[in-house]
Amino acid sequence: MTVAATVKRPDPLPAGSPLAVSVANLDIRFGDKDNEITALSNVSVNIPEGAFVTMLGPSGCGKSTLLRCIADLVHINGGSVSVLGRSPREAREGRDFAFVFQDATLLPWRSVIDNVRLPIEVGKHAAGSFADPAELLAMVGLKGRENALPHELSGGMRQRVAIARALVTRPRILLMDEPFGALDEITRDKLNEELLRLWQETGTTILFVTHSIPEAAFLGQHVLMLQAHPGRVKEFMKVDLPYPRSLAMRDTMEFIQVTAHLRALLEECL
Ligand SMILES: Nc1ncnc2c1ncn2[C@@H]1O[C@H](COP(=O)(O)OP(=O)(O)OP(=O)(O)O)[C@@H](O)[C@H]1O
Repeated sequence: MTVAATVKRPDPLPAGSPLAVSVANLDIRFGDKDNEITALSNVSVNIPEGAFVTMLGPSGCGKSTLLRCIADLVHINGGSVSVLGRSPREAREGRDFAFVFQDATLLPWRSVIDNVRLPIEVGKHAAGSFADPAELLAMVGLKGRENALPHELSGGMRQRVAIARALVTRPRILLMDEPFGALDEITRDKLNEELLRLWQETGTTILFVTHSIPEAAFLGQHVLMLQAHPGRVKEFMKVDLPYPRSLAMRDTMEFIQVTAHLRALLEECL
């Protein structure tokens, strides 16, 4: 993934930045009265526009549920979620966000470029979209593979296509649910570095769910740590490491200290 120029962003984001996402006292329950699961209880968090926030927590603590609430995919039982000052539904209709899942879910009969073009074809908001999806494919390192079919690509390449497809309508927020969880470690590392470059290039707000402590620390300006039963906020921790970040940074004492702190927090959540 090569990006021509990087936008210098303030680090950390100044207090009082406009909010991309504001969650207040959020309660989410699943099931019926006799068999009810409280997935999230009294969750509050503010995510400034342009931020990169990673989410960590034990299995079942509600990370995906929180992303899905923001994406208007889950009914809210209590509290509120605001996305760029609007309801999740309005934000979805306005294509303010895009979702990237662990599985790239590409249409197997469409070429790479036609998969990337899909949101423009089905949406009503083509005006702000990338005029040339090939430009986006070049940004994610897939120049020359425009006409390939998904089955001709590796898992990492398919995930790059999914990221390009998510970005083609220039959403202001990217919601990513373990997007690299199924990839080998080397590919994952490379995509981590490339995602950071893409973030700096586009200024998109990113919320990124992961099970990997190093991934959460490497990517995020903040880590939102959730604990389970019921799902609630353990800590919204600022990651005190400068950008741009390179993979070599993970060998520094500062990085090791951050991951050790996150590991201790995670152990408290279990
Ligand atoms: N559609 C649903 N119906 C019923 N229960 C659900 C539903 N979605 C999530 N849950 C429950 O809500 C809780 C939180 O699930 P969620 O998938 O958000 O956790 P998670 O932190 O993303 O888990 P993991 O790390 O394992 O992916 C779990 O107990 C789960 O079983």
